[in-house]
Amino acid sequence: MDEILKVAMPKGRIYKQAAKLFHKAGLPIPEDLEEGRRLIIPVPEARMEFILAKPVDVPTYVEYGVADIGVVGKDVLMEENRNVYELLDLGIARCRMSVIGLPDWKQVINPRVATKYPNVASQYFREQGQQVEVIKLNGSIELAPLIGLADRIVDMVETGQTLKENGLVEQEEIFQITSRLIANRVSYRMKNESIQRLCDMLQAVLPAFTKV
Ligand SMILES: Nc1ncnc2c1ncn2[C@@H]1O[C@H](COP(=O)(O)OP(=O)(O)OP(=O)(O)O)[C@@H](O)[C@H]1O
Ligand SMILES: O=P(O)(O)OC[C@H]1O[C@H](OP(=O)(O)OP(=O)(O)O)[C@H](O)[C@@H]1O
Repeated sequence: MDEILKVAMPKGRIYKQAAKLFHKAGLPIPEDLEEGRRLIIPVPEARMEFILAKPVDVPTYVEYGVADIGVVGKDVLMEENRNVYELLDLGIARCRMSVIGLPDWKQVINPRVATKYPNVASQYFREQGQQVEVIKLNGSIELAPLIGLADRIVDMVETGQTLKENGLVEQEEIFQITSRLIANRVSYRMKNESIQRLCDMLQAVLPAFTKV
């Protein structure tokens, strides 16, 4: 089997954890890869080519088939709703999606909710039967309730440090987040043997890996 698997890897905080996991599974991907500026990294000894992408773009590369597989947070998968297969829970970059506000927050009519995840937030409040105005931001979401842009926010919580330092509280958990291995639907059929082998290699080290 000499086909090359193209793997979309997120730059940023998932990369190092994902690289460590791939390493443990016996796939020699450099752990400091993203410190340089190269965006396409061939690893011929593993019959793989790594594409370094912005996390939110990983499902797009995979859906369009320019990457056969990818590593991406469940938060991005829920928000982007791309037509891809979710193959494996890698158990890394663990955090949760939550509704957050000031401790003295009071329900108002049609509250404003700021978030990087407008689809996730809209769906959540719709399911709760609450009408809200969603405001899309691209980062530092915790600022919004502090400066009066929004009544509440929907954002990720890991250690709770950001909330604590900004006097905010977690009010409702929406879902747990970990990174997932995803695959293009056609690649999954055409390169099934290689993809299955990769899944088996990752799965063999997953329980030990995620306990750490
Ligand atoms: N505090 C956190 N703890 C653990 N995992 C997180 C945390 N924040 C984000 N993640 C996970 O890591 C993924 C990437 O987050 P990161 O902050 O690197 O990306 P980003 O801010 O979207 O990217 P960029 O900085 O390029 O805009 C998220 O989609 C989520 O799955
Ligand atoms: O509970 P904690 O451990 O404090 O982590 C949560 C923070 O991490 C993420 O922010 P990120 O660092 O990606 O910055 P950004 O919001 O500007 O994207 C998230 O949006 C929270 O702000």
